[in-house]
Amino acid sequence: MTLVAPEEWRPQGIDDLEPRAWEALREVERSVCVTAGAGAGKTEFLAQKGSYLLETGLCPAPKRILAISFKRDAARNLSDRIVARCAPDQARRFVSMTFDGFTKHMLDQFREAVPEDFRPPANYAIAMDTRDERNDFIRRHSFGVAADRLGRAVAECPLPIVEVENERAREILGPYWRDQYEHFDRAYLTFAMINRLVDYMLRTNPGIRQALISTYPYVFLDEFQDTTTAQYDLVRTAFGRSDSVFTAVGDDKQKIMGWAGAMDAAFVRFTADFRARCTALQSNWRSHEDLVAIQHAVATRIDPAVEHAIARGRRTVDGTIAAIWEFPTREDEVEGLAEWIAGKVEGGSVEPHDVAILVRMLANNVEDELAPAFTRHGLILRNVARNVGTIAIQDLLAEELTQSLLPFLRLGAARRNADAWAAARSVLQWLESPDGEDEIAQERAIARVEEISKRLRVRMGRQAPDAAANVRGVGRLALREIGEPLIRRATPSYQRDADFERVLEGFLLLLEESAELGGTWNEVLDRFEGIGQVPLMTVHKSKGLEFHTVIFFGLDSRSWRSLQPGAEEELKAFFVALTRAKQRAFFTYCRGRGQPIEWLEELLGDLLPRVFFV
Ligand SMILES: Nc1ncnc2c1ncn2[C@@H]1O[C@H](COP(=O)(O)OP(=O)(O)OP(=O)(O)O)[C@@H](O)[C@H]1O
Repeated sequence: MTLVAPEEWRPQGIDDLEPRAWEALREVERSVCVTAGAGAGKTEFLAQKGSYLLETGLCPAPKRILAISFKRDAARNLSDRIVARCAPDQARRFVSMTFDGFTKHMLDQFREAVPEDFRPPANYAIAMDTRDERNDFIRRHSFGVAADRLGRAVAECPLPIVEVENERAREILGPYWRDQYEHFDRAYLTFAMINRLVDYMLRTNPGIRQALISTYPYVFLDEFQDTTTAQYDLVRTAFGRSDSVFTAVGDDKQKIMGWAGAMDAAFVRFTADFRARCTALQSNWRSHEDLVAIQHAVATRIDPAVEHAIARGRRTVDGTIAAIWEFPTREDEVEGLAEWIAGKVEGGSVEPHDVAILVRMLANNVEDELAPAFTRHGLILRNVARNVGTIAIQDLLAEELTQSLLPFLRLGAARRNADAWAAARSVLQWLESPDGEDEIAQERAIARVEEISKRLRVRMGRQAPDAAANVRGVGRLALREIGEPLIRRATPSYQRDADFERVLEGFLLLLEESAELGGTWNEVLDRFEGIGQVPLMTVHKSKGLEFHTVIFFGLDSRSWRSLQPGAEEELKAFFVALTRAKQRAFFTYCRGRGQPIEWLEELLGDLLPRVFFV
């Protein structure tokens, strides 16, 4: 593989980087902390820095880059960009995982090295850390402690429990860990527990820690503002006082996970602990200048010292680009919203999937309220927060299984589909990990794509997607042809049957559901992916995404109960919603739902006018 000289390396897929981003990219000796506002291209920056390190050989084979994100789709998105830009043998050395995926992978790989007192059995299962489950434990043991407090203590107290200083915490945490291991039909671990187990394992096995450091001389941390104290402890245990160079990116103004334990002053601590150099990016590549002006007004309220971002997005729409839409009644609000979107879609100015409906909470209730009006106007609303089986649609779409099967199903539906072909080939190359320079392996992957898609085409050509069993059958056929063991071997989170079955069942259920309206296979797959549908999601789920038009449903004192003048995290949630928009951001309001949030309207004044729908 030919390497590029560092001074000759150029970014790919974008024209250029801003000067500060160039400096942070070329910093390879020392950790850097890149703070930047919304749309500043933080994810893009990480993708470019990954390509730079791999293509110049600054991260030489067999060394790897570990990129840790918070959400599966963010992790996937980052690795897709690297796969598209780097040679396969380089892209394979870019390991992009979620924090939970990384810790679970470490535990599964080194479970035997966890000291015996806390070593979980091999058949442990993942348990979601719910308040109900913690309350059940508290009741059974008659402990007088709040569920949230217990959750925080589990996450924050290092193992072994006998060494925890606080006596009360020791008294409760000992039984809690035993309960999780022994009370149920099998051992159940939450991700917070896995985090602590891996931390314990690394502290007691310096050899494993050393191997980790030497495998990953470069570590990227995306959305660093959301790192929890427990995760940060683990990062320090694993890589503290080592030569690994960190690149942490994030935006403190988008810190909306405080309730989930995101630590305070994350960037300040990181800069001190890792002697990092700090830089702040200035551009906003997503939004045009009129939207950036509104975003700046909110940003200033969060951080009075914030720099005004330089808007790099181009405005492509006329008329009002941001407003509060006031409706007389809730029915008018629902109807007006559906009618407006239908009008814009019919006019051809925007695709349904590029208009997002955001809500503060309770997306399922809003779906019930909106869906009938949307149907009447010929629109399909897709609530991506809804579960299929036990997995949310948005999470399912980002799963490796989905990403592996979909391109093949697309090729089964229609032979000519260049994007699906490229994706299918990259899936197989990734699964089989053939060396990028091995032409025979490359040809084998090409031949296999041809073979698998031909078999799927025969089956899908014979059977229209109408009966449930038939749709499931095609999904299972794709899995069999690509190879279930291959997909599971390549995906750490699928090692346990229950984890894999949960995703597979969600996949088959959504496929079945997408076939309910009939049509061609391609139409079914479009529905599966949400193409041609208006997405509905909570602000928290919209983080990291972007849409042509964003409509926030319900800006009032009840929907945003906690949006008080001093409530920083709620204002940040509002900021996240506002900054997802590339061209337009609207907020609906009606008196039937609650009162106006006056201080916010005063803050934004003419920038966010009220428009009355009668
Ligand atoms: N240097 C660049 N030149 C042109 N476009 C860019 C550049 N960097 C990023 N973009 C584009 O700008 C948009 C925002 O980038 P990205 O999603 O990486 O930003 P971000 O900082 O992660 O945003 P946020 O924190 O708001 O989620 C994307 O559409 C991306 O493709």
